Amino acid sequence: MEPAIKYRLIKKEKHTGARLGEIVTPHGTFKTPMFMPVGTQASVKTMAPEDLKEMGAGIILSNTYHLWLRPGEDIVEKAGGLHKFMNWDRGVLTDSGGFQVFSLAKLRDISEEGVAFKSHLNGEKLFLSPEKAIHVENALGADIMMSFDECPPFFESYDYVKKSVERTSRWAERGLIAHQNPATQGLFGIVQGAGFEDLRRQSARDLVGMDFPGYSIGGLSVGESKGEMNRVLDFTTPMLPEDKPRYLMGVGSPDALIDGVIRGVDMFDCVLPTRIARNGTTMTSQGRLVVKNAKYSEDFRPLDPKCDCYVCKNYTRAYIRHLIKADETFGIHLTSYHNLYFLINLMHQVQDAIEQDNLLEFREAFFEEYGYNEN
Ligand SMILES: Nc1nc2c(CCNCC3CCCC3)c3[nH]c(NCCc4ccccc4)nc3cc2c(=O)[nH]1
Repeated sequence: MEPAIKYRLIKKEKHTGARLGEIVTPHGTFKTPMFMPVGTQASVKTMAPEDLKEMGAGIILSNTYHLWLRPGEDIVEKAGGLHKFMNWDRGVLTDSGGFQVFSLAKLRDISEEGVAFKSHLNGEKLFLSPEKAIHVENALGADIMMSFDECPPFFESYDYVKKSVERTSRWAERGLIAHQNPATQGLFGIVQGAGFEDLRRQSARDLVGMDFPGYSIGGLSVGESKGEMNRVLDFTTPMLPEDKPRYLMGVGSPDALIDGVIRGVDMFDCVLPTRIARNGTTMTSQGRLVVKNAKYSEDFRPLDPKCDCYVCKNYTRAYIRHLIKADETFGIHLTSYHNLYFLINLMHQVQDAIEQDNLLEFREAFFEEYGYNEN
């Protein structure tokens, strides 16, 4: 049977682990490395599909946990699935909800069967098992689905993480069996193991043995240092097959994206760009710019003079600052659009650097201008 998701490795960068590739989905083929905007509740906050297309978005994320609770997966299914429901005809990826239960829900109890918890909306007692999560993702109809996993705290004990990894592997197996639409929805396995190389190896070995069409690297961007994340990536990405996509979950900032690509990561997601946009913080080639700041009140330059996005071509810092201060939602639309464009465009520049085998020079120049010191 033709798999729902295929990855084509186009070129390996000469001096790093970076790869230029493309991911083929039922809703289009998209070049990697790529940044994927997050639309937790079936909407990338304040962005219309036309905006997302104009900025070059290919795959956007949504979430099983949120959509199961509200409006309910049956409503989305009756609408014809997420693509129809949100009028988005390119790629959609859904997370499995495990991470959100741990980060959002109150009072939860984890067992072999799954996770019992109370809804963050109304305190209702709920239960999410690998089977339930996979069936919700089947109903939502995303092109790429995540296995149901536990993301253990990065600094948990070796014994706890070992038991968690073994359970996450059993849950992945149960998810594969429960999966109802493998021909149209690709299911990714999620590698766990915190900062322990042997547990990462055990997790990768278990999941690669189940032959998923793609692999996520979970358990990171949960409070560990950038140095720690890079150390884990250094030994984890080589454990994954070269001919499958690698998705680093919950990352992130411009420097983390570049350093992840260098270590062989192809796909990224993070709420950061839209989250910081809501309080007027923007990403520019010269570093972060808090446009709410009084010093921009008569600054009629674009957010980023080097950016060619719709916002930077048509609006000024003074105007955007005014909107944010006046609580005009159009202001958040403008900062969100620019921040998303910044990360999507950064990945396009990284693709070019891989093409030209000068990714390390690109990193050097970008970090210099952005103002990053070596971590
Ligand atoms: N299944 C699963 N998901 C993870 C996620 C969620 C990824 N985004 C999902 C989208 C789908 C809908 C919601 C998000 C993670 N996000 C982060 N860090 C985010 C850190 C962060 C938080 C806020 C601002 C900036 C950074 N680490 C993650 C680890 C895992 C993991 O192991 N397993």
